[in-house]
Amino acid sequence: MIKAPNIILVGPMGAGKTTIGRLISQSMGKEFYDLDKVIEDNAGADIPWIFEREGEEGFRRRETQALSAIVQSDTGDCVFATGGGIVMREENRDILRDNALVVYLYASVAQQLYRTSKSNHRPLLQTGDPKAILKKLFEVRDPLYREVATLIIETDARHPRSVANRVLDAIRRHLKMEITVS
Ligand SMILES: Nc1ncnc2c1ncn2[C@@H]1O[C@H](COP(=O)(O)OP(=O)(O)OP(=O)(O)O)[C@@H](O)[C@H]1O
Ligand SMILES: O=C(O)C1=C[C@@H](O)[C@@H](O)[C@H](O)C1
Ligand SMILES: [Mg+2]
Repeated sequence: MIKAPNIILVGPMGAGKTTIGRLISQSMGKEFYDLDKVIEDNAGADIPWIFEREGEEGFRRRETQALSAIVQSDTGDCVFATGGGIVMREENRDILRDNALVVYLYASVAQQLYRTSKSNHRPLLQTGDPKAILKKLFEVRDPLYREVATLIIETDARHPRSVANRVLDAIRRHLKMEITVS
């Protein structure tokens, strides 16, 4: 029997990874985990606290640990949302490419800015002009998201439910194709 892969959503802050991940997991009847939340639960502290005490490097170490643990677990067949910076480490990119069906949720910088403006729990956006920070991060990270992605889904000007439906369609098409050719 073919084991269903973990589905892992990547993309910038505000792309909708948490929102869409939850919606597609419900539609597929799979468990949903948010890696940011897993990191917080493991640390017994929230992300701003981790950044303050351990710096971004400490957070990245925890992120790699959490990602390694989920792909090593036997459970499989779950949906995961990741944090926007998951692709920064080469080690993480290798893990993603080799162990999951990776969906890149694309959002323009304007949409990222709009969607992240509603909350202030993202430490990287607290250090300067959010628009300039998001633009700089996007320039570095967009090619890295593309490098690991199995599927790329555009999210601008689409309601979350419509984005989720597109993700579900693309996943079904991809899995069907894989089964047909193997
Ligand atoms: N397609 C969409 N259209 C409009 N608003 C959206 C869409 N997707 C998500 N949002 C809203 O944008 C905000 C950020 O979404 P969400 O937290 O899911 O992003 P994220 O990719 O998980 O970000 P982070 O990397 O910071 O965890 C939320 O308020 C959510 O309701
Ligand atoms: O883009 C990033 O580097 C981050 C995004 C968030 O999801 C969190 O993982 C954290 O705030 C870092
Ligand atoms: Mg999120």
